Amino acid sequence: MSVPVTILCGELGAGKTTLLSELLETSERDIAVLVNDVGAVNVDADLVEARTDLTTGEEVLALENGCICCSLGGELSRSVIQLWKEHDFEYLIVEASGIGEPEPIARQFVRGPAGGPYDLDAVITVVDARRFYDRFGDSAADEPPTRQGPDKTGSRPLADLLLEQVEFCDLLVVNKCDLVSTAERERVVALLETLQPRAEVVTTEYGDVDPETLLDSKRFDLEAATESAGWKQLLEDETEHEESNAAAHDHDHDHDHDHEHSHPSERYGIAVDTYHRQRPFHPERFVALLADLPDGLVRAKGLCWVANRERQAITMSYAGTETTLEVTGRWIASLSDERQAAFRDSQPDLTWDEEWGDRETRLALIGRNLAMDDLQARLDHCLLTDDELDADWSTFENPAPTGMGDMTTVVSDEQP
Ligand SMILES: Nc1nc2c(ncn2[C@@H]2O[C@H](COP(=O)(O)OP(=O)(O)OP(=O)(O)O)[C@@H](O)[C@H]2O)c(=O)[nH]1
Repeated sequence: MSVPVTILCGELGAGKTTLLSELLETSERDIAVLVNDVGAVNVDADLVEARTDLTTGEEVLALENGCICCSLGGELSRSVIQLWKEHDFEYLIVEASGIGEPEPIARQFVRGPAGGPYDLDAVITVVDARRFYDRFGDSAADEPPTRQGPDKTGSRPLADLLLEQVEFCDLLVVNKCDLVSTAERERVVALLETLQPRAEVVTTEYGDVDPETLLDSKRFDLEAATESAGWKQLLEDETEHEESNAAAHDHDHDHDHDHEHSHPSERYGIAVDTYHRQRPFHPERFVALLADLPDGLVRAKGLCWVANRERQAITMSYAGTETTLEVTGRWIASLSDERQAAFRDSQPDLTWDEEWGDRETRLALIGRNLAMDDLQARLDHCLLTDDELDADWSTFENPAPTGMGDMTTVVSDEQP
């Protein structure tokens, strides 16, 4: 029988080790733990070990000097298979480093060799209620949100990773609730439910959660987890809405402000919207806007079309204070006629413009106390004007990335 696995994520210091220690103390099961810290000194492994009764058969295995989600992918599989062969235990918990992306780790247990002996039960993300509120929860706060620098492994902003951990999980544990008021806690929960509508949310202090809530929940579903992010749901709703109205309306997508959205009700000032245009952004104006996004914006993500990047489909991802623009694919319209035809045959619902093909900007916007109309108008101001459409786009100053996987990071100016 395969061994159930829980992956524990959360930003540095959110309380993963505290939760794990609590769990090891209270659970009746024989639990093996795989701890991954980036850096040579594996403090967490020592801490967990010190609080774990090894005579019960619980094992703590540490992966060091790397991050299991990327460089140590193969090592993770090898380690957990070796652990399974050499030890007898009922349950495995993987504590990902604070800068680990959960999806690649989860995939190792679903599609990788570790999927044989193991069965992924759930991905749990621990959130520091205080820090989350300060960063995303109160756009009217006197203090500007803490600025996050690039992480140690590359140029990925930490806030972006934090939200990815929130967006790809089955259970959210909101920890450190002793450090927030009831009203603040409620806002954090409401925001998390918007960012990740599928996950269950529990609130706690010092990781004090019933082991039965955490273990053997059978919550994990790769497809659902991959599709469940609030921003993805928003874009899907938008596309479905457009399709269902396609016959009834002759949409002018360039200036389509007025259609209704079936979005969750606004709670605690949380606002969600989508932005869809089939006209390219002027690169300089767009990047200038990214450096000056409104304080209340929490999350913006989707594809965008930037002038003079006619092949590159660019994913924009904003979280907290930084935006990344990354080339994540090619527009179908930039492929050979033959390949275009093949793609279009396989995707009959694809929005297609006679002149520009599938090139478009389609963004999900999630914010608090945010004037969405104002943000939409500011985005519109970044679109090429009619004169610019006719101009030579290669003359524009263009900081947008060019090669597949290339990334440009723009830091929002701090609000006064
Ligand atoms: N006030 C308060 N402090 C907490 C709570 N939970 C954990 N802490 C403290 O927060 C600090 C970080 O907790 P850890 O459990 O080490 O966090 P972590 O997520 O494992 O941290 P990394 O290993 O650095 O990623 C420790 O000093 C804990 O004692 C809580 O609910 N309230």
